[in-house]
Amino acid sequence: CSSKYVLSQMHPMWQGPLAVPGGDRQSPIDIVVRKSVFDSKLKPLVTNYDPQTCQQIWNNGYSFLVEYDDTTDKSTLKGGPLQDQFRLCQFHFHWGESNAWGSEHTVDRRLFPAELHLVHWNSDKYSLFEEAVMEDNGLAVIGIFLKVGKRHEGLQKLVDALPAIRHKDSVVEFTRFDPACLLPANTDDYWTYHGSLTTPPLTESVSWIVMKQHIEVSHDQLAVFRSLLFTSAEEDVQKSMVNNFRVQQSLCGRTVRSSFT
Ligand SMILES: NS(=O)(=O)c1nc2c(F)c(F)c(F)c(F)c2s1
Ligand SMILES: [Zn+2]
Repeated sequence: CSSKYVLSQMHPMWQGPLAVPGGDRQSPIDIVVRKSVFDSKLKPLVTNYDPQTCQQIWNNGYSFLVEYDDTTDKSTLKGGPLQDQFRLCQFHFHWGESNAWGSEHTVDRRLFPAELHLVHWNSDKYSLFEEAVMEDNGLAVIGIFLKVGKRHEGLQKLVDALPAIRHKDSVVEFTRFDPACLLPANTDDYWTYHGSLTTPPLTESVSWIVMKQHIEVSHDQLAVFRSLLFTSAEEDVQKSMVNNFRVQQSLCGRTVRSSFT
């Protein structure tokens, strides 16, 4: 997807506006399990990712993004709560300076050390990510919690590429990475709600799909995430890229639906 989507230069903790003025469907949120509503009409997710569409990995000063060629319908998401077909454009993570916190969403206030976001846009209705990002049914983001445990073999190729993009705006070629290897074994159980991007421009265009089952990565793999920097090579004060999550937002009466009882 186009990486020219320029983000406003906000503090990495984007402590900026707690919510977009008039924003009543902001993300992230705490998922209160006993208040979520089972919806039997929610289908299993259908992902079809082609590793050949993987293009590059870069540090955008907020996270690191693995970007996919989204000029054709080669890597897609459909099913779940979605009516249309969505194209994968990138995935990225949010994490803490310690394993005690780092995720954006929480489940009954439970924090995870990190959270993976797979970002897709509605290619049935729009022709570019930049268009879809402004529309209320434009994006679908799969959120997957990370826990510290055994080493994630599939993640290691990505971890090994991170030292090459330590600084903001650094980019390296990154090919043949299959994001399906980052999905948990069970993708049928998820929560879903209408929300927003969690980084500027915070647009309220996201159908969030948060997986119930987490994936495991090793302590050492997560430590390499923390070796990244928010700052570019030119800046004289280097800041570790940690705690790149947004503060939680109010539900404003929204319902979180679950695909499982
Ligand atoms: N954390 S997030 O909500 O998944 C998320 N934020 C952003 C964002 F701010 C962007 F500018 C952008 F181009 C994205 F593709 C995403 S995707
Ligand atoms: Zn994100």
